[in-house]
Amino acid sequence: MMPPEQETTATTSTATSIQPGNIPAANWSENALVHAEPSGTSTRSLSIDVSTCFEDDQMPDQLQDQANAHRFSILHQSLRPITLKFEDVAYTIKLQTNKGSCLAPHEPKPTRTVLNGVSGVVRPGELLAMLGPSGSGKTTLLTALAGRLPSKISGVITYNGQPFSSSMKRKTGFVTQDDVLYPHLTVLETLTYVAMLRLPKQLSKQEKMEQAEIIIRDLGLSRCRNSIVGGTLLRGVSGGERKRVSIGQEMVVNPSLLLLDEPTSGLDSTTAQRIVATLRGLARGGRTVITTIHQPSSRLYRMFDKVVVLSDGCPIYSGHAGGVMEYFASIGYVPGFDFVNPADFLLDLANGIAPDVKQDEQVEFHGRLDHHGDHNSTKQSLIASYKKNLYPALKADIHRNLTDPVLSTSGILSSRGCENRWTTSWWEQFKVLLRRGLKERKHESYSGLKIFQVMSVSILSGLLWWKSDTSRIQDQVGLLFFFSIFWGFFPLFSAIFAFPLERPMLIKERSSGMYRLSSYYFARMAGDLPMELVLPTIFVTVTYWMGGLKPSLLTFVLTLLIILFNVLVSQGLGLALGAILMDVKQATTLSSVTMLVFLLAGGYYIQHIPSFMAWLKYISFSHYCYKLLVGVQYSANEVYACGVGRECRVMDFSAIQFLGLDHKWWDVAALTVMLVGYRVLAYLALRMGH
Ligand SMILES: Nc1ncnc2c1ncn2[C@@H]1O[C@H](COP(=O)(O)OP(=O)(O)OP(=O)(O)O)[C@@H](O)[C@H]1O
Repeated sequence: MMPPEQETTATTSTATSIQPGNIPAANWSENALVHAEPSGTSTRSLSIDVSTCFEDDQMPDQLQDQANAHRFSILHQSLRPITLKFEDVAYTIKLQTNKGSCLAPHEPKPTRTVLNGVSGVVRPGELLAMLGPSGSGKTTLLTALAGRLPSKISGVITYNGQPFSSSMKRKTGFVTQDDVLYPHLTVLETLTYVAMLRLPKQLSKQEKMEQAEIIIRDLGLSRCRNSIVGGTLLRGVSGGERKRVSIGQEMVVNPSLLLLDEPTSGLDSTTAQRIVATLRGLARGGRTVITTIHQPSSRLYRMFDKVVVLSDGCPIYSGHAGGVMEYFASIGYVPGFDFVNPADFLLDLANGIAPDVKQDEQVEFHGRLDHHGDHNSTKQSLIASYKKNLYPALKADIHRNLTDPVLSTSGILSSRGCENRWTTSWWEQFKVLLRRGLKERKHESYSGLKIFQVMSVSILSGLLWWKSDTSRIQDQVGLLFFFSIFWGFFPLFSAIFAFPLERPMLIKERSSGMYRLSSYYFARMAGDLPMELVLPTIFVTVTYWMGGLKPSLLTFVLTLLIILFNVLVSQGLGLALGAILMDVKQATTLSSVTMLVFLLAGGYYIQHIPSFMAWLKYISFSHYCYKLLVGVQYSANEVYACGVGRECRVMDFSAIQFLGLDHKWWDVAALTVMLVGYRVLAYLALRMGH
């Protein structure tokens, strides 16, 4: 085996000499070489960083070289050349009609064709760009090629001759137009967690972290590596940097197929150039790269190997980028200037603007840009020319199986296809997701406002119920009921936000096969637990002793345990409602109705509920909690001062008589069923939603 340095050099020469269509030797470091940081190659700068950990001057280089070679070889193994072919892809959507629309109920909903007969071939080593005006269907086509379009499309899309599969999912990187990122994590944390979750388990933790560092350097994010990503309500890194973090999240795993939606939008031309150069470097390393792009400069355009140009969902060109001008000249469309950006020319054509008609002239002669007829006829003529001149050759290329060098490797691919579904173990995923969740929600869980809210209510209730002994049994029972209700409402309303707010992230990460739903779910449960339990513990400790409840340590501990149990049940219900409805507004409304019912049916306010409504209390966890709290606070033989010099039995007090002090284990069993039931329900709702 060649030493890594030589290996890198060899690959560089491969990278520069490769022709699209050939399969180059994949080497991750190569993209860094395509546009290295001023300090040198990523590999070299990485060696310098790591070498600071060693005392011996000779050893670090050797060890580092070995580590790099190991990482490159693992990443190289995970790389599979993918030939993506799509033929006659069409997609139609049903348009939403307003409720008041005059359509008869039996009339079919109006439809709109978003894509119509789009075909193309992209091979490993190639960078394909999709061009077209806004709304021409680029994102829809890209989403379809990434296997992420929820509705059915017609046409055929194959990956090395196979349909999209879950193993393909893991080899595909998809960068969406909107950046879905955790706002409170730093750039480094964001990429490191992705590396931990998505890189193969053969790589050590250190190697995964180094991989994240390399991406940070390659994407020019070193300056903001420790800044938080931010979001709409939280100022973090700039929009362009955020976009690069999104790209980095996909690059970190060395995907065999990389699809990007508008990766350069909002970036300055130098950064855009750098990103496209990175993409080309990735393609040259044996990957298949597809990107949509708005208005690329001619410098950017020159870096594309192939282009697909869409006009209202129909292709007007699909083939080599270098052959565009020649093709359009052959069908009579020649730009009016000698030096024209091919991308501008293509976009004009896709908009139906023929090169000999200049817009300012139209305004001059007609006073307005109203040439729909002309534009449509130009578009129709271009679509017809595509079908006549390009489509037959493209179709032949798509069906060229045996002579295709890549398809001969598809056998290797399918024999390797029975690899493990997940790149990391359940436990590893759980640990990383737990750590990430704790970091991301630290500000929320330990928010001063939340702590203030709980502390102020606890002190206020302690003062209101100040030293209420059994002679004020009505007040004491009231305090116990308040415990059950407050710690029913509070966790419920915190928990309903959990899944609806994380939904976009969950969809994105799950659709790239990053982790199991169960590891995410358990990590979320475990991450929320500390604060969910700490706050009620503080609350009960303060209020119990201030409120003058039974001064017994055992009773206090039992009271606390019952409330913590209640908190977990209530949190479970909140999670289930959030996961089922996936809409914070709806879930909040339903939760308030549910809690109101539980409050009324709990047995404190109404003791003579009509028999046809009496069942309500059996579904109320607050009722069981309240009953248990009263049950541990008082014993059946206990007496209390019910007047001057008079003593009454606790059991004769009407509220306690109604509840009863026996069958406590039944109450515990009912709460246990709810605790498990709500959480299983939440999990099933999440699973069905994905
Ligand atoms: N689910 C949908 N519901 C309604 N309209 C849709 C849906 N999906 C796509 N469309 C429509 O299809 C057309 C193509 O959308 P698409 O997002 O693919 O365009 P685009 O070329 O990527 O546009 P842009 O460059 O502005 O992002 C648009 O007019 C869009 O409104």
